[in-house]
Amino acid sequence: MSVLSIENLSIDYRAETTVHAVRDVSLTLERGEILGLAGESGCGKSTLAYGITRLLKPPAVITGGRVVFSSREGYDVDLSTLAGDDLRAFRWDKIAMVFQGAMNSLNPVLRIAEQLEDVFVTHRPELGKAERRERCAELLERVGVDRDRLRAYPHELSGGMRQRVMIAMALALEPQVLIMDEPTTALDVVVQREILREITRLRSELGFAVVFITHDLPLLLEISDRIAVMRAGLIVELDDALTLYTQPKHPYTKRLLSSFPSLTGERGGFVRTGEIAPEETLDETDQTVEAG
Ligand SMILES: Nc1ncnc2c1ncn2[C@@H]1O[C@H](COP(=O)(O)OP(=O)(O)OP(=O)(O)O)[C@@H](O)[C@H]1O
Repeated sequence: MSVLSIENLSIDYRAETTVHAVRDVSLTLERGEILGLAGESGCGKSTLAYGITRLLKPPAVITGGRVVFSSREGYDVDLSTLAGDDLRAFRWDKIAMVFQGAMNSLNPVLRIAEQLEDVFVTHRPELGKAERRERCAELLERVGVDRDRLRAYPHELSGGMRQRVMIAMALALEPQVLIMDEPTTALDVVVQREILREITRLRSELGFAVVFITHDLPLLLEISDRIAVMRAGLIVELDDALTLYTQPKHPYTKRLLSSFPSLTGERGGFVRTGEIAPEETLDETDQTVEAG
C-alpha cells in the first residue's frame, strides 16, 4: 500500500546553464515505511524533496512527471493539481517537512507555545483555547521535551530541543508522510541519535511514512526500511536496507559503502547487529562521502 508515488519526476535549474538536477525519478513510498535517500552532495536529494512537496523556487522547473498522494481514507491527489492555500494546507496536513537548520526558523521573539499554537489556529480553527494548549503540551512531550518549555523562547532551548520542537510542529496535524532533509546534521552525534530514536518510535506509534535524506549512509542503514541511492539526479539503486548493505549491485553503491570505513571495517558491527557501541557513535562525524 503506497502513500506517495513519484512518477518520472524531472527537475531542471534553468540558470546560465541548465542543470538536470532530478532525472526521471520514480519511487513509491509505502505506508509507514522509512525510505532513506542517500547520495553525495549535489546529487539532487534536496531538489527531489522540494519537488515532491512543490516548494521549489525559480530557477527550478519541474519538466516532467508527477507526484500522487494516496490518502489512507482512500482517495488520490495529484499534487500538481493543487495551488495556493489548498497546497499549503495539504502540505502541513498530509505531508510535513523538517529541513536541515529548521530549528533556526523558529521566531526568536515568540514563545514556543505561541508558535505551536499558531499551527492549530490556522489549520484547526475549531479547537478552543484550552484544547489547543493541551494539544501543544502533548506534542512537546511526544518529542521528548517537557511541557514547561511551552513558555520558553527559542534561545532558551538547545539546538537539539529546537529541532525537536520543529519535529513536533511537523507532526502537529498527524501527517501521513514526513519528509526529512538532513534533519539532524547540524546537531552533535549523541543528540542526533536520541532524535533518530524518537523519530523511529513515533513512526511506530503514529504510522506515518518517512523520506529521510542524508549523505550519511551508515545512519540510513540503521534506521531505513529501504534505501534509494541517488547519483547525478538518477536513482541508481533501490533496495531494502539489509540487501543494499550485504549485496549492493550498482558500482556506485559499492563505492559509497566502501567510503564509510565503519561499514566495512570491524567497527561496522552496529549496522550488522543493530547494537551501537558508545565509542562508535562518537566517531561518525569524521566520516565523509567520497566525491565524484
Ligand atoms: N538554485 C539553483 N540554481 C542552479 N543550480 C542549482 C540550484 N540549486 C541546486 N542546484 C544544482 O542542482 C544539483 C542538485 O542540488 P541539490 O541541492 O538538490 O543536491 P543535494 O544532493 O541535496 O546536495 P546537498 O547534500 O549538498 O544538499 C546540483 O548540481 C546543484 O548545483
